[in-house]
Amino acid sequence: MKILITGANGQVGQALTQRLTGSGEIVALDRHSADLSQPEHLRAVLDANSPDWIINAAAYTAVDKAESEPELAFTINAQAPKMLAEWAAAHGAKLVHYSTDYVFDGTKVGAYVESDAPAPLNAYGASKLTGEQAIAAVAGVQTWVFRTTWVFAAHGNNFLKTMLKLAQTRESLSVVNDQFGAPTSADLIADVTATLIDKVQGGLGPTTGLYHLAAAGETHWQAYAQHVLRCAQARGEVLNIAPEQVAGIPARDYPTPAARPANSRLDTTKLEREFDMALPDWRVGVETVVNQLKA
Ligand SMILES: NC(=O)C1=CN([C@@H]2O[C@H](COP(=O)(O)OP(=O)(O)OC[C@H]3O[C@@H](n4cnc5c(N)ncnc54)[C@H](OP(=O)(O)O)[C@@H]3O)[C@@H](O)[C@H]2O)C=CC1
Ligand SMILES: Cc1cn([C@H]2C[C@H](O)[C@@H](COP(=O)(O)OP(=O)(O)O[C@H]3O[C@@H](C)C(=O)[C@@H](O)[C@H]3O)O2)c(=O)[nH]c1=O
Ligand SMILES: [Mg+2]
Repeated sequence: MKILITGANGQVGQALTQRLTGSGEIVALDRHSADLSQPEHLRAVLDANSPDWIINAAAYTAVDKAESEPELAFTINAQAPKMLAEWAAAHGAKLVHYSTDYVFDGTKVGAYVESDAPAPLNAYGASKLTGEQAIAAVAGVQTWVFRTTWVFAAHGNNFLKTMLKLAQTRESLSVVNDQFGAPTSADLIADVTATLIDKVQGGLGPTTGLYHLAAAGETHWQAYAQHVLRCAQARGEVLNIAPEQVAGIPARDYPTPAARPANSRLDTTKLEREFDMALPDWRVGVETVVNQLKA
Protein backbone atom coordinates (compact mmCIF):
# COMPACT_ATOMS: atom_id res chain seq x y z
CA MET A 1 0.00 0.00 0.00
CA LYS A 2 1.44 3.34 -1.04
CA ILE A 3 0.43 6.51 0.82
CA LEU A 4 1.27 9.86 -0.73
CA ILE A 5 1.24 12.88 1.61
CA THR A 6 1.23 16.43 0.22
CA GLY A 7 2.27 19.43 2.33
CA ALA A 8 4.56 17.10 4.29
CA ASN A 9 6.39 20.00 5.92
CA GLY A 10 3.26 21.57 7.40
CA GLN A 11 1.89 20.94 10.89
CA VAL A 12 -0.47 18.15 9.85
CA GLY A 13 1.78 16.86 7.06
CA GLN A 14 4.69 16.41 9.40
CA ALA A 15 2.57 14.73 12.09
CA LEU A 16 1.12 12.39 9.45
CA THR A 17 4.52 11.50 8.06
CA GLN A 18 5.66 10.48 11.55
CA ARG A 19 2.43 8.73 12.51
CA LEU A 20 2.04 6.72 9.31
CA THR A 21 5.60 5.44 9.15
CA GLY A 22 5.27 1.67 9.18
CA SER A 23 1.72 1.72 7.73
CA GLY A 24 2.92 1.09 4.19
CA GLU A 25 5.17 2.87 1.73
CA ILE A 26 5.09 6.57 2.60
CA VAL A 27 5.81 9.18 -0.07
CA ALA A 28 6.01 12.47 1.82
CA LEU A 29 6.17 15.45 -0.53
CA ASP A 30 6.72 19.08 0.40
CA ARG A 31 5.76 22.02 -1.77
CA HIS A 32 8.89 21.68 -3.92
CA SER A 33 8.14 18.04 -4.81
CA ALA A 34 4.36 18.45 -5.20
CA ASP A 35 3.30 22.01 -5.95
CA LEU A 36 -0.47 22.48 -5.62
CA SER A 37 -0.32 25.81 -7.41
CA GLN A 38 0.61 23.88 -10.58
CA PRO A 39 -2.10 21.29 -11.32
CA GLU A 40 -0.25 19.84 -14.35
CA HIS A 41 2.88 19.28 -12.29
CA LEU A 42 0.75 17.66 -9.60
CA ARG A 43 -0.82 15.26 -12.11
CA ALA A 44 2.64 14.18 -13.27
CA VAL A 45 3.71 13.58 -9.64
CA LEU A 46 0.67 11.34 -9.08
CA ASP A 47 1.25 9.45 -12.33
CA ALA A 48 4.88 8.86 -11.36
CA ASN A 49 4.01 7.60 -7.84
CA SER A 50 0.68 5.85 -8.40
CA PRO A 51 -0.48 5.99 -4.74
CA ASP A 52 -3.30 3.91 -3.20
CA TRP A 53 -4.03 6.73 -0.75
CA ILE A 54 -3.59 10.47 -1.26
CA ILE A 55 -3.50 12.46 1.99
CA ASN A 56 -3.75 16.14 1.10
CA ALA A 57 -2.20 18.08 3.96
CA ALA A 58 -1.04 20.93 1.72
CA ALA A 59 -3.01 24.14 1.82
CA TYR A 60 -2.84 27.89 1.56
CA THR A 61 -3.35 28.72 5.27
CA ALA A 62 -2.33 32.40 5.56
CA VAL A 63 -5.79 33.68 6.51
CA ASP A 64 -5.08 37.43 6.33
CA LYS A 65 -2.83 37.24 3.26
CA ALA A 66 -5.52 35.32 1.36
CA GLU A 67 -7.61 38.52 1.31
CA SER A 68 -5.05 40.11 -1.04
CA GLU A 69 -4.25 37.01 -3.15
CA PRO A 70 -7.50 35.04 -3.31
CA GLU A 71 -6.66 33.55 -6.75
CA LEU A 72 -3.64 31.70 -5.38
CA ALA A 73 -5.63 30.55 -2.33
CA PHE A 74 -8.37 29.20 -4.62
CA THR A 75 -5.88 27.43 -6.89
CA ILE A 76 -4.23 25.63 -3.95
CA ASN A 77 -7.31 25.08 -1.77
CA ALA A 78 -9.94 24.34 -4.40
CA GLN A 79 -8.57 23.62 -7.88
CA ALA A 80 -5.77 21.32 -6.70
CA PRO A 81 -8.03 19.21 -4.41
CA LYS A 82 -10.47 18.84 -7.33
CA MET A 83 -7.62 17.58 -9.48
CA LEU A 84 -6.54 15.15 -6.73
CA ALA A 85 -10.11 13.79 -6.52
CA GLU A 86 -10.31 13.40 -10.30
CA TRP A 87 -7.00 11.54 -10.36
CA ALA A 88 -8.18 9.32 -7.48
CA ALA A 89 -11.45 8.57 -9.30
CA ALA A 90 -9.63 7.64 -12.49
CA HIS A 91 -7.11 5.40 -10.69
CA GLY A 92 -9.16 3.86 -7.85
CA ALA A 93 -7.19 5.67 -5.16
CA LYS A 94 -8.65 6.96 -1.88
CA LEU A 95 -8.42 10.61 -0.89
CA VAL A 96 -8.21 12.22 2.55
CA HIS A 97 -8.57 16.01 2.68
CA TYR A 98 -8.78 18.62 5.46
CA SER A 99 -11.01 21.64 5.75
CA THR A 100 -11.78 24.25 8.36
CA ASP A 101 -14.24 25.79 10.82
CA TYR A 102 -13.72 29.01 8.81
CA VAL A 103 -16.28 27.71 6.28
CA PHE A 104 -18.87 28.90 8.85
CA ASP A 105 -19.84 32.47 9.72
CA GLY A 106 -19.85 31.71 13.45
CA THR A 107 -23.37 33.00 14.12
CA LYS A 108 -24.82 29.65 15.23
CA VAL A 109 -25.61 29.15 18.90
CA GLY A 110 -23.93 25.86 19.82
CA ALA A 111 -21.57 23.57 17.95
CA TYR A 112 -21.70 23.16 14.16
CA VAL A 113 -22.74 19.80 12.72
CA GLU A 114 -21.70 18.58 9.27
CA SER A 115 -25.09 19.43 7.73
CA ASP A 116 -25.11 23.08 8.88
CA ALA A 117 -25.01 25.60 6.05
CA PRO A 118 -21.55 27.06 5.49
CA ALA A 119 -21.16 30.80 4.89
CA PRO A 120 -17.49 31.80 4.99
CA LEU A 121 -16.53 35.28 6.21
CA ASN A 122 -13.15 35.41 4.46
CA ALA A 123 -11.31 34.40 1.28
CA TYR A 124 -9.45 31.52 2.95
CA GLY A 125 -12.75 30.04 4.20
CA ALA A 126 -14.37 30.53 0.79
CA SER A 127 -11.45 28.80 -0.94
CA LYS A 128 -11.62 25.85 1.48
CA LEU A 129 -15.40 25.55 1.02
CA THR A 130 -15.01 25.53 -2.76
CA GLY A 131 -12.42 22.77 -2.34
CA GLU A 132 -14.84 20.65 -0.27
CA GLN A 133 -17.58 21.13 -2.84
CA ALA A 134 -15.27 20.39 -5.77
CA ILE A 135 -14.22 17.08 -4.19
CA ALA A 136 -17.82 16.14 -3.38
CA ALA A 137 -18.80 16.78 -7.01
CA VAL A 138 -16.33 14.23 -8.39
CA ALA A 139 -18.19 10.96 -8.99
CA GLY A 140 -16.91 7.50 -8.20
CA VAL A 141 -14.20 8.32 -5.69
CA GLN A 142 -13.79 7.38 -2.02
CA THR A 143 -13.01 10.58 -0.10
CA TRP A 144 -13.00 11.55 3.56
CA VAL A 145 -12.89 15.26 4.42
CA PHE A 146 -12.06 16.29 7.98
CA ARG A 147 -13.07 19.79 8.95
CA THR A 148 -10.71 20.68 11.76
CA THR A 149 -9.89 23.85 13.69
CA TRP A 150 -7.30 25.99 15.54
CA VAL A 151 -4.48 23.54 14.70
CA PHE A 152 -1.21 23.58 16.63
CA ALA A 153 1.96 21.48 16.79
CA ALA A 154 5.55 21.77 17.96
CA HIS A 155 6.51 21.87 14.28
CA GLY A 156 5.38 24.79 12.13
CA ASN A 157 3.69 28.11 12.78
CA ASN A 158 0.69 28.52 15.03
CA PHE A 159 -0.95 30.66 17.71
CA LEU A 160 0.53 28.60 20.57
CA LYS A 161 4.10 29.28 19.43
CA THR A 162 3.30 32.93 18.69
CA MET A 163 2.00 33.42 22.25
CA LEU A 164 5.12 31.82 23.78
CA LYS A 165 7.35 34.09 21.72
CA LEU A 166 5.36 37.24 22.49
CA ALA A 167 5.26 36.44 26.22
CA GLN A 168 9.06 36.22 26.21
CA THR A 169 9.70 39.40 24.22
CA ARG A 170 6.84 41.86 24.72
CA GLU A 171 5.90 44.08 27.65
CA SER A 172 2.17 43.60 27.20
CA LEU A 173 -0.17 41.28 25.31
CA SER A 174 -3.85 41.68 24.40
CA VAL A 175 -5.77 38.74 22.99
CA VAL A 176 -9.29 38.34 21.63
CA ASN A 177 -11.79 36.80 24.06
CA ASP A 178 -14.98 36.72 22.01
CA GLN A 179 -14.10 33.98 19.48
CA PHE A 180 -14.71 30.44 20.77
CA GLY A 181 -13.30 27.09 19.65
CA ALA A 182 -11.12 24.13 20.54
CA PRO A 183 -7.37 24.09 19.84
CA THR A 184 -6.69 20.79 18.04
CA SER A 185 -3.26 19.18 17.83
CA ALA A 186 -1.81 18.01 14.53
CA ASP A 187 -0.99 14.74 16.32
CA LEU A 188 -4.68 14.15 17.03
CA ILE A 189 -5.52 14.79 13.37
CA ALA A 190 -2.78 12.33 12.35
CA ASP A 191 -4.16 9.75 14.82
CA VAL A 192 -7.66 9.98 13.41
CA THR A 193 -6.29 9.74 9.86
CA ALA A 194 -4.22 6.66 10.76
CA THR A 195 -7.30 5.09 12.37
CA LEU A 196 -9.28 5.74 9.20
CA ILE A 197 -6.66 4.05 7.01
CA ASP A 198 -6.48 1.04 9.36
CA LYS A 199 -10.24 0.63 9.43
CA VAL A 200 -10.70 1.01 5.67
CA GLN A 201 -7.82 -1.36 4.91
CA GLY A 202 -9.41 -3.82 7.35
CA GLY A 203 -12.72 -3.55 5.50
CA LEU A 204 -14.50 -1.69 8.32
CA GLY A 205 -14.25 1.82 6.99
CA PRO A 206 -16.27 4.72 8.30
CA THR A 207 -18.54 5.97 5.52
CA THR A 208 -17.04 8.41 3.06
CA GLY A 209 -17.82 12.11 3.30
CA LEU A 210 -17.51 14.97 5.73
CA TYR A 211 -16.46 14.76 9.41
CA HIS A 212 -15.92 17.44 12.04
CA LEU A 213 -12.65 16.81 13.91
CA ALA A 214 -11.77 18.91 16.95
CA ALA A 215 -10.44 18.29 20.43
CA ALA A 216 -13.03 18.15 23.23
CA GLY A 217 -13.92 21.18 25.32
CA GLU A 218 -13.87 24.81 24.31
CA THR A 219 -12.11 28.07 25.05
CA HIS A 220 -11.42 31.49 23.56
CA TRP A 221 -8.08 32.79 22.28
CA GLN A 222 -7.20 34.73 25.48
CA ALA A 223 -7.86 31.74 27.77
CA TYR A 224 -5.96 29.51 25.32
CA ALA A 225 -2.96 31.86 25.45
CA GLN A 226 -3.13 31.94 29.25
CA HIS A 227 -3.20 28.15 29.43
CA VAL A 228 -0.17 27.91 27.13
CA LEU A 229 1.75 30.30 29.39
CA ARG A 230 0.74 28.40 32.52
CA CYS A 231 2.03 25.16 30.97
CA ALA A 232 5.28 26.90 30.02
CA GLN A 233 5.72 28.30 33.53
CA ALA A 234 5.11 24.85 35.00
CA ARG A 235 8.02 23.65 32.84
CA GLY A 236 10.29 26.36 34.29
CA GLU A 237 9.99 28.88 31.46
CA VAL A 238 10.75 32.46 32.51
CA LEU A 239 8.22 34.83 30.94
CA ASN A 240 8.06 38.61 30.59
CA ILE A 241 4.28 38.38 30.70
CA ALA A 242 2.57 36.19 33.29
CA PRO A 243 -0.59 34.31 32.25
CA GLU A 244 -2.86 36.61 34.29
CA GLN A 245 -1.32 39.65 32.56
CA VAL A 246 -2.67 38.63 29.15
CA ALA A 247 -5.48 41.12 28.61
CA GLY A 248 -8.78 40.14 27.03
CA ILE A 249 -10.11 42.30 24.18
CA PRO A 250 -13.06 42.06 21.78
CA ALA A 251 -12.21 41.14 18.17
CA ARG A 252 -13.24 44.64 17.06
CA ASP A 253 -10.21 45.97 18.98
CA TYR A 254 -7.85 43.64 17.07
CA PRO A 255 -8.51 44.60 13.45
CA THR A 256 -7.25 42.15 10.80
CA PRO A 257 -7.65 42.02 7.00
CA ALA A 258 -9.77 38.85 7.29
CA ALA A 259 -12.86 38.63 9.50
CA ARG A 260 -12.97 35.53 11.73
CA PRO A 261 -16.00 33.63 13.06
CA ALA A 262 -17.04 34.24 16.69
CA ASN A 263 -18.08 30.59 17.01
CA SER A 264 -15.70 27.89 15.75
CA ARG A 265 -17.21 25.07 17.82
CA LEU A 266 -17.43 21.82 15.83
CA ASP A 267 -19.72 18.97 16.93
CA THR A 268 -17.72 15.73 16.62
CA THR A 269 -20.53 13.28 17.43
CA LYS A 270 -20.50 11.77 13.93
CA LEU A 271 -16.76 11.10 13.97
CA GLU A 272 -16.77 9.64 17.49
CA ARG A 273 -19.62 7.32 16.53
CA GLU A 274 -18.29 6.14 13.16
CA PHE A 275 -14.68 5.85 14.30
CA ASP A 276 -15.58 4.45 17.73
CA MET A 277 -13.18 6.98 19.22
CA ALA A 278 -13.26 9.45 22.12
CA LEU A 279 -11.49 12.74 21.39
CA PRO A 280 -9.29 14.15 24.20
CA ASP A 281 -9.70 17.58 25.82
CA TRP A 282 -7.77 20.36 24.04
CA ARG A 283 -5.62 20.97 27.12
CA VAL A 284 -4.03 17.51 26.79
CA GLY A 285 -2.55 18.33 23.40
CA VAL A 286 -1.44 21.80 24.49
CA GLU A 287 0.46 20.42 27.46
CA THR A 288 2.15 17.79 25.28
CA VAL A 289 3.29 20.34 22.70
CA VAL A 290 4.57 22.84 25.29
CA ASN A 291 6.57 19.99 26.83
CA GLN A 292 7.93 19.00 23.40
CA LEU A 293 9.02 22.59 22.78
CA LYS A 294 10.79 22.75 26.13
CA ALA A 295 12.52 19.37 25.71
N1 LIG B 1 -3.65 25.64 10.69
C1 LIG B 1 -4.90 25.63 11.17
O1 LIG B 1 -5.19 26.25 12.20
C2 LIG B 1 -5.96 24.87 10.48
C3 LIG B 1 -5.72 24.13 9.34
N2 LIG B 1 -6.75 23.48 8.71
C4 LIG B 1 -6.50 22.72 7.50
O2 LIG B 1 -5.68 21.61 7.84
C5 LIG B 1 -4.80 21.30 6.76
C6 LIG B 1 -3.37 21.26 7.24
O3 LIG B 1 -3.04 22.56 7.73
P1 LIG B 1 -1.72 22.86 8.58
O4 LIG B 1 -0.84 21.68 8.56
O5 LIG B 1 -2.16 23.42 9.86
O6 LIG B 1 -1.14 24.04 7.71
P2 LIG B 1 0.37 24.49 7.50
O7 LIG B 1 0.32 25.88 7.00
O8 LIG B 1 1.17 24.15 8.71
O9 LIG B 1 0.84 23.50 6.36
C7 LIG B 1 0.41 23.64 5.04
C8 LIG B 1 1.51 23.12 4.16
O10 LIG B 1 1.11 23.34 2.80
C9 LIG B 1 2.24 23.77 2.10
N3 LIG B 1 1.91 24.51 0.89
C10 LIG B 1 1.58 25.81 0.75
N4 LIG B 1 1.44 26.10 -0.54
C11 LIG B 1 1.68 24.97 -1.24
C12 LIG B 1 1.71 24.64 -2.61
N5 LIG B 1 1.49 25.55 -3.56
N6 LIG B 1 2.00 23.36 -2.95
C13 LIG B 1 2.26 22.43 -2.01
N7 LIG B 1 2.27 22.69 -0.71
C14 LIG B 1 1.97 23.95 -0.31
C15 LIG B 1 3.01 24.64 3.06
O11 LIG B 1 4.34 24.71 2.62
P3 LIG B 1 5.46 25.63 3.36
O12 LIG B 1 5.79 24.86 4.61
O13 LIG B 1 6.56 25.64 2.39
O14 LIG B 1 4.79 26.93 3.60
C16 LIG B 1 2.84 23.87 4.35
O15 LIG B 1 3.89 22.95 4.54
C17 LIG B 1 -5.11 22.35 5.67
O16 LIG B 1 -6.05 21.81 4.78
C18 LIG B 1 -5.74 23.48 6.45
O17 LIG B 1 -6.61 24.26 5.63
C19 LIG B 1 -8.03 23.49 9.19
C20 LIG B 1 -8.32 24.19 10.32
C21 LIG B 1 -7.31 24.90 11.09
C1 LIG C 1 -1.13 37.37 17.48
C2 LIG C 1 -2.44 37.76 18.11
C3 LIG C 1 -3.64 37.25 17.61
N1 LIG C 1 -4.81 37.63 18.17
C4 LIG C 1 -6.07 37.07 17.68
C5 LIG C 1 -6.39 37.23 16.21
C6 LIG C 1 -7.37 36.12 15.97
O1 LIG C 1 -8.66 36.51 16.34
C7 LIG C 1 -6.87 35.02 16.90
C8 LIG C 1 -6.07 33.93 16.23
O2 LIG C 1 -5.13 34.50 15.37
P1 LIG C 1 -4.27 33.65 14.35
O3 LIG C 1 -3.88 34.55 13.25
O4 LIG C 1 -3.23 32.92 15.07
O5 LIG C 1 -5.29 32.57 13.89
P2 LIG C 1 -5.80 32.19 12.44
O6 LIG C 1 -4.68 32.25 11.48
O7 LIG C 1 -7.03 32.92 12.10
O8 LIG C 1 -6.15 30.66 12.74
C9 LIG C 1 -6.92 29.97 11.82
O9 LIG C 1 -6.07 29.39 10.85
C10 LIG C 1 -6.77 28.79 9.80
C11 LIG C 1 -5.74 28.16 8.86
C12 LIG C 1 -7.87 27.90 10.23
O10 LIG C 1 -8.31 27.04 9.47
C13 LIG C 1 -8.59 28.20 11.52
O11 LIG C 1 -9.13 27.03 12.11
C14 LIG C 1 -7.74 28.92 12.52
O12 LIG C 1 -6.86 28.05 13.21
O13 LIG C 1 -6.05 35.67 17.87
C15 LIG C 1 -4.85 38.49 19.25
O14 LIG C 1 -5.94 38.83 19.74
N2 LIG C 1 -3.68 39.01 19.74
C16 LIG C 1 -2.47 38.68 19.20
O15 LIG C 1 -1.42 39.17 19.68
MG1 LIG D 1 -2.61 32.13 11.04
